[in-house]
Amino acid sequence: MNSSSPNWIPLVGTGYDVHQFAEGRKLILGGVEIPHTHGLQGHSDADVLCHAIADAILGAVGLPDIGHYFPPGDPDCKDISSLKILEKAASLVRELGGRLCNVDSALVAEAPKVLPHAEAMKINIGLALGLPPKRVGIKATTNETMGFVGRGEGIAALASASVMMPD
Ligand SMILES: Nc1ccn([C@@H]2O[C@H](COP(=O)(O)O)[C@@H](O)[C@H]2O)c(=O)n1
Ligand SMILES: C[C@@]1(CO)OP(=O)(O)OP(=O)(O)OC[C@H]1O
Repeated sequence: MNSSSPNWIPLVGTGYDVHQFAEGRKLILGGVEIPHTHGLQGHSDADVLCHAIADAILGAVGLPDIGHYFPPGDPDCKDISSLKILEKAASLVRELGGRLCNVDSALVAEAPKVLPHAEAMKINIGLALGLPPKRVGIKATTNETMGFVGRGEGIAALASASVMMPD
């Protein structure tokens, strides 16, 4: 092995977030405004998908979660686009000398149908992260009427991220 080139190691991270539905709010998922009766409650734009993906990226490289960089209730975070949070997570990976490889995610929502908006979300998320849309996975499922998601009280999101880092 060439001693001047770093030993690259593959890392993975996971993220989870949930937001409650609220009246009078826009529903923003993956930076896309989706027509629906309710939006999600939050201090930011409450983009639960972007929050889960950001935490997956931060977790992969061993950094603290998004609340560390965007403190809950911070006036600077009021109504911010969560695509900004993704941009920050990606820039932190780059500062550490790492390379984001892909992200994958699953939305759990009884309604609305989100898959028709998945391509637009992939483009937004990819632009924020510096990834092509094919490296951004978005899936969706209902919770088969069970639990808080099943009762239509909110939306949950799970995400994973893979990063190559110099050892
Ligand atoms: N909010 C959602 C939930 C589901 N989908 C799509 O429907 C398919 C079937 O979902 P089940 O929970 O009934 O298995 C799922 O695979 C998604 O394609 C959706 O778009 N939005
Ligand atoms: C990004 C932040 C900033 O207030 O957004 P919120 O909309 O409060 O969302 P949440 O996922 O509850 O916590 C993360 C916060 O740090």
